[in-house]
Amino acid sequence: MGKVVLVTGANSGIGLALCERLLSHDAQLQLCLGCRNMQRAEAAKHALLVSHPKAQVSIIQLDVSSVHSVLRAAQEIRHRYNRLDYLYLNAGIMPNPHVDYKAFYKGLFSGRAIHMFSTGEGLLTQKDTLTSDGLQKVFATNLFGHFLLVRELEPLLCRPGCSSQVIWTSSSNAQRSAFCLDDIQHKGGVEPYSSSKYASDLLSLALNRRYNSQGVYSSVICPGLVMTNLTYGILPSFLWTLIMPLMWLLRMFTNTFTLMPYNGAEALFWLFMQKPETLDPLAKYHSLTSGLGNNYTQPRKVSTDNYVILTLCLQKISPDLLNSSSQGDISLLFDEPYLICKYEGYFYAQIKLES
Ligand SMILES: NC(=O)C1=CN([C@@H]2O[C@H](COP(=O)(O)OP(=O)(O)OC[C@H]3O[C@@H](n4cnc5c(N)ncnc54)[C@H](OP(=O)(O)O)[C@@H]3O)[C@@H](O)[C@H]2O)C=CC1
Ligand SMILES: CC(C)CCC[C@@H](C)[C@H]1CC[C@H]2C3=C(CC[C@]12C)[C@@]1(C)CCC(=O)[C@@H](C)[C@@H]1CC3
Repeated sequence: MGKVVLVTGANSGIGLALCERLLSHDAQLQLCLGCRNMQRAEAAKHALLVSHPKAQVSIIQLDVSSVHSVLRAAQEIRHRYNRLDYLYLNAGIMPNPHVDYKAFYKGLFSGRAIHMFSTGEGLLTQKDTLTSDGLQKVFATNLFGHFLLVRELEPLLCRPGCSSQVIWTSSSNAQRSAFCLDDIQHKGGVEPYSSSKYASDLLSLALNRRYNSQGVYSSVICPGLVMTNLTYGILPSFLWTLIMPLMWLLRMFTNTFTLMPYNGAEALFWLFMQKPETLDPLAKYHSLTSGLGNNYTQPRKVSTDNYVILTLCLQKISPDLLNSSSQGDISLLFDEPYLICKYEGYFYAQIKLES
């Protein structure tokens, strides 16, 4: 049986480009596309089969923002496969983005222009909404649903004598300053995207602590700035067309302008070919494209605070361990040195504070 790979958000952008690259590399793969929209999923499957007619591609309906959908999809995956070698947690959203033009012009002449272009730091805000579970949508999509998926697929990921990889599509937009322990869903802020990506970096560290001994290795990547549905939502398309020559020029100064989904998927693909035991759990793997168009992957240290390292250890506990909880409310209980966040009295997060 070939390796089993599940990719969330596989029907477009970086996820779809990754699937193309994986199938070109290994024709024996059992590739499962985790998508919320079946029509878009079928179109993606069709496109993949046109270029790889013999490939084994299946679809699983999965809306990572919905607890019910994740639980149902995980059950179906456990039924279909007896192993999972790679779990790509790639689906992500940045809803209603707004560019702070004032910050942009200030940044242009600040000496930190390249940093601003490669991280988008301080330039973007978003308006978040609620899911039907009552969670903040960005948190539920980019982080929580994926965490539930990892937990629910544990029996396929943790197999004695075998190793598996969990790979998060994070971002260099992940900012420590956007993440707040008192508000891990980022209910009260305007940078839920940045907060959720920072939390995924922390969560990946915690997953390594918890699962490495069972052969599961978690990594985070940044695909660079890639032109996809997500980025086309930030500026009107005529504006992107106008500034495109500038973006190609900027590649001479920052290799983070990968621009094409194929290039953006570089680090995801590179990780596929690595021995997971050799990976650095403290690294974020960046897809980079040089001015001459060469793709490569570079590890960079995850930006953790110098004096406080926050570690998210998300665990599943039995409902009776936690008493009252209201639906949709991820409430935080402070229990030194842990913050415990619970959801429906069942899933909770321990956030350990280390100095
Ligand atoms: N583009 C960029 O410059 C960067 C992107 N990223 C990250 O890369 C990842 C992929 O994004 P990208 O390819 O750019 O953008 P796309 O919008 O093209 O792809 C996002 C994918 O996620 C899927 N998705 C969104 N919400 C859900 C959900 N609730 N359940 C299941 N699938 C969902 C989308 O499905 P649907 O088609 O149905 O909407 C789509 O397939 C994201 O995590 C993003 O944050 C990180 C850094 C930079
Ligand atoms: C209108 C102006 C002339 C140009 C505005 C440019 C900005 C919209 C972009 C500059 C850097 C970009 C960027 C991102 C979005 C668009 C910019 C802010 C991201 C935040 C997109 C998502 C990610 O995850 C990051 C890696 C990107 C970093 C750079």
